[in-house]
Amino acid sequence: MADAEQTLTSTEIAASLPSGWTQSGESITAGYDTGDFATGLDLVNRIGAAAEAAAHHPDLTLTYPSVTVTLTSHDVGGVTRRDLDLAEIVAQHAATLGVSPAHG
Ligand SMILES: C[C@H](O)[C@H](O)[C@H]1CNC2=NC(N)=NC(=O)C2=N1
Repeated sequence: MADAEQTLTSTEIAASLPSGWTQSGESITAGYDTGDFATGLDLVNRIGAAAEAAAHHPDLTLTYPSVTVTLTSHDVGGVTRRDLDLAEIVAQHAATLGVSPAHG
């Protein structure tokens, strides 16, 4: 099975989760304190572009004043390297915008 289709164990996931991300069953999630709506929308747009480039798509909740990102690989029903790779890109965009994870 290709790496991208391999579901990962909780131990493997924990070893690769960016700061502020947690595993919840078959998904990983993080909340980002954006502080205002416009910054959250900027983060959502950056995540959207990264998702299209990766052909892998998160669930996103944009509120005033936070963005919640949840990732799972629907095709295999679990967390794969695709989710961890996109989580890392999300964390980098948040850092670029000066946005911190809500926890951790
Ligand atoms: C063909 C295309 O790669 C698939 O439909 C992709 C699109 N984006 C996806 N995103 C996520 N999160 N899980 C998937 O299984 C998935 N499948």
